[in-house]
Amino acid sequence: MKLDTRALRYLASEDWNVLTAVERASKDHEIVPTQLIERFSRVKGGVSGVHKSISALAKVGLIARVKEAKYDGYRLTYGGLDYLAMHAYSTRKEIYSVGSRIGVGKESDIMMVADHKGVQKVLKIHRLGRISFRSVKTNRDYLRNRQSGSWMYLSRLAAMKEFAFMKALREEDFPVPEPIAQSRHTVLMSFVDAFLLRTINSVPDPASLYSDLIDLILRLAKHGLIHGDFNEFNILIKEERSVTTSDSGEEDESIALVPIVIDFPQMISMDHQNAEMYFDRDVNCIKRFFERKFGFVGTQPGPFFKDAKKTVGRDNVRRLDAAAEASGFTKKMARDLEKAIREQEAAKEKGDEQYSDEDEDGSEEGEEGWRE
Ligand SMILES: Nc1ncnc2c1ncn2[C@@H]1O[C@H](COP(=O)(O)OP(=O)(O)OP(=O)(O)O)[C@@H](O)[C@H]1O
Repeated sequence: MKLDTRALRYLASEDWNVLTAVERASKDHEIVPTQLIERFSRVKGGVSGVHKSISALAKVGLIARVKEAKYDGYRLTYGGLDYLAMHAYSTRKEIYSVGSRIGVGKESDIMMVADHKGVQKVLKIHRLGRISFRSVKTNRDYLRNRQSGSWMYLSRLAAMKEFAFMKALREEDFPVPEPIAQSRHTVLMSFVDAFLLRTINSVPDPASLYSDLIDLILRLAKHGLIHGDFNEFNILIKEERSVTTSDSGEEDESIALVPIVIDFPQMISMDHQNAEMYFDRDVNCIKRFFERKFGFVGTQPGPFFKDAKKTVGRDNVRRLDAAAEASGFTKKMARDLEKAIREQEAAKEKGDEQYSDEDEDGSEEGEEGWRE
């Protein structure tokens, strides 16, 4: 499912009314009975007006008729959810136009967008459930059988958690994009004009960049956090030029490489039962990458979890591991999201994933099928 902006401009206010009714009713109903849509919608023309809007929405794919259901019903599609989010941003004047897709994460789409002043921003649209699984039977059956509504719920949780952590990290001056807003399964953030670490083949001083990255892991730990996916795919490197003038008046330009960290739905607390494993994994990802890419091996062993653990909350730093909960993310939400993330991770490790861009009618749509 890709972001399809075609329908965005053309919905009548009645259709909008009906779409929000379907969203509201989706909270308690995987498949929303038509009667319920009728009851929730306040549309001129009564029931026949509602039916007209239902047809219009289904035609552009914002809701889908569920045929196998025992009763006549509809469900919101990812397209519908995209629409609701885009509408919210546009009403709040946070997004005016949608540009190209700059990244396809395994479970997200990253879009360039701009506000009415032309300021470019990044919209991350979470799309959990996009990876399907081939051979692990239990996993596959469990994940396949998960209804689309529950994937949407999990994508929404991923966006909520990501936004909450970005905000908390930013407040503590961590180098992360500026979180601007969140709606449904999406996060709006500042655009970081930088290179992904993975694409960089050489750096003037690998030791210094390495130590900056390890310092970041340790600083996160001090605030009670483990990134959980700290690797070359989630670190952007920005070049910061500065010019200094010597006493003799000569100008000297130097370039500093500044890492900026992205991708936060999998962040966990230093108190998590498997914290040590995730901490070590983050450290080892960086070590392995520096050795492989730059032939650099640090001289110091570690850092070690047990040492980092002793620093949590030291010097009165604010603990951030409860940041998501503080923003209304309940313990149940945290458990639901973590379960889904771990399942997907386990399948990925087994090489069992199969990227699937199945749209919600079950038909496959290739890259070129994406429209703006
Ligand atoms: N704020 C941003 N500014 C610039 N580029 C960004 C920004 N956020 C994300 N990107 C780009 O989009 C890509 C995917 O983003 P992100 O890692 O958050 O998504 P993901 O779904 O977790 O991806 P994956 O599953 O592949 O790790 C990044 O590698 C980066 O190139």
